[in-house]
Amino acid sequence: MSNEVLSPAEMGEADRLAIAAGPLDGYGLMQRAGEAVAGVVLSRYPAASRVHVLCGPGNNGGDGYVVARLLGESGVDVTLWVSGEPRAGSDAAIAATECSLERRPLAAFVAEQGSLVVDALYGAGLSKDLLGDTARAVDIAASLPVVAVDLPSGVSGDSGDILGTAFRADITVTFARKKPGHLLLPGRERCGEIVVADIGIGDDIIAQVASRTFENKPAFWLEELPVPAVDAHKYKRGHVGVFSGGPSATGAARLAALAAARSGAGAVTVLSPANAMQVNAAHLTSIMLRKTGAIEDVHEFLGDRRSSSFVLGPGFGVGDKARDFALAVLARKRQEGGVEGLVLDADGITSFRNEASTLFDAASRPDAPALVMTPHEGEFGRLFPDIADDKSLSKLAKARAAAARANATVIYKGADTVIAAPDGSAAINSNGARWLATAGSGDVLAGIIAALLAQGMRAFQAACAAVWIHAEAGRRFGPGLIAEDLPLALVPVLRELVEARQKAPTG
Ligand SMILES: NC(=O)C1=CN([C@@H]2O[C@H](COP(=O)(O)OP(=O)(O)OC[C@H]3O[C@@H](n4cnc5c(N)ncnc54)[C@H](OP(=O)(O)O)[C@@H]3O)[C@@H](O)[C@H]2O)[C@@H](O)CC1
Ligand SMILES: Nc1ncnc2c1ncn2[C@@H]1O[C@H](COP(=O)(O)OP(=O)(O)O)[C@@H](O)[C@H]1O
Ligand SMILES: [K+]
Repeated sequence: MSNEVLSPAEMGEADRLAIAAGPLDGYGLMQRAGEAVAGVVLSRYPAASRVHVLCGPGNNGGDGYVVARLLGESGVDVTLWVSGEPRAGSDAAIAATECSLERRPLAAFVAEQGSLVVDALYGAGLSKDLLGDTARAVDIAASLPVVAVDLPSGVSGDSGDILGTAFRADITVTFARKKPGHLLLPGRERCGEIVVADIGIGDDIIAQVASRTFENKPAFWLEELPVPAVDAHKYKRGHVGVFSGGPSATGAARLAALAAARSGAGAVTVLSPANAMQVNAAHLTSIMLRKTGAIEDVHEFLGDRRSSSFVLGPGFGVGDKARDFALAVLARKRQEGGVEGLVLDADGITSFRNEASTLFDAASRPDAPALVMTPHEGEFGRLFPDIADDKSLSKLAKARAAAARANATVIYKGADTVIAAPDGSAAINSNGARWLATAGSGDVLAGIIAALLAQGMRAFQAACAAVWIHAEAGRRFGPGLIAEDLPLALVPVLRELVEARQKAPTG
């Protein structure tokens, strides 16, 4: 699988393992890295009048010296600007020695229109804010095309944060695998197109590093995507229960219910308080409706053993009732009650802001249904205030910490949604689109997750699949999207996935 994402430390480990395994040594890897970048420059910018290569003091700069040398050998007009001497004996020092081009100090850097900048100042080793000459170079390069080596300098490979300032690249050439900083915001925005170059670090080496972070792509969960069996009947395809809010807040539950139905749940029931029955009934056709105003009604419905997953939160209202209902679902035994999972969203999450440990304890019972929570930034801060406030943690690390604490799958939503499982696995989503920032969009996501859970997908895989499918539907629909459009927009995405699933070899 090539969708592993390596932290800079894991990448360093991969480098060490690859060097130990041979045949390439550190300088050999650097040579391959430089070749990859030079290849991109030559193929993408054949008309550039001049290439300015900016080299830092570490191995990122080392890659830059290789690029400068190779471009010079190819007849390109290259100017080399350096910000510090490589450490004696380092691979970068060898690369600098091999490059005979004149070195100019970065402090004097100037560049003319029509030229191209190769940013090889800092990569994985970025350790402090960009200041002085480097920050000035960022400003000068702002009006020119930039090819970044490994990462745009200033972008943290771990978190995607910007340290001081950062280059805005048109193309970023990274090596072996992407790093979190290529996928998390704001770093992702600074990378431009990302090219992942093979520099001779094999899949076996990556497997040894055993990263627990992935880019969320269909290959990661396609095998588990439910396709109805020939002898399917509606309850075999899973039954989703969606708790509705009161008479003036029923739309969110219906959006989730419709999305669940479109996502393959065989049956969906909206569980409505008595005073909202009429408004719900007026808007539901294939989706069933059942009066569920008090906790006794929830127990009775659970006792029917029909429902395999639930959505609680969209439009529901904050308070005791949300807590009681959620805890009643989580108290079911997974096997006996047939309840696979609970998707807790919006008001469902907020309701536990002062009683988070009650929720986490309920989710931690060994035979409890899976808990999937879908907080946006505000909801995340209510349930995990200390984690949210910890400035040393990236969004990825925050989602991971939250999932471990809650014993839940946590979908930390946003333009760079992170999905984390209690076992430490995490995925970063990258196919989202700004069109999804519309009221009710999250309700649809909750419905998709519940449908996939109801059809037997494991929680982390269901969460990853739902996030990708939701994002893809929004991306393809584009301008004008409102949440009502999303359930139908899922159809072509699901069709392609089911076709891909049926073509994929089983086993
Ligand atoms: N064989 C391999 O390992 C391979 C590695 N590869 C390449 O190596 C790169 C990683 O190299 P690296 O570890 O040397 O780190 P790098 O990003 O060059 O920076 C470290 C230097 O910069 C300095 N510094 C940092 N931030 C600064 C700032 N804001 N302002 C000023 N100074 C700052 C920092 O100083 P210090 O923190 O020590 O004070 C240190 O001197 C990786 O991105 C890839 O391109 C490829 O060739 C494939 C094979
Ligand atoms: N700029 C964006 N790019 C990509 N996805 C986005 C963006 N903004 C929001 N989203 C996605 O849209 C959904 C919004 O959910 P949420 O904030 O709960 O909205 P609501 O409560 O109105 O339904 C989430 O899945 C989120 O990841
Ligand atoms: K760089």
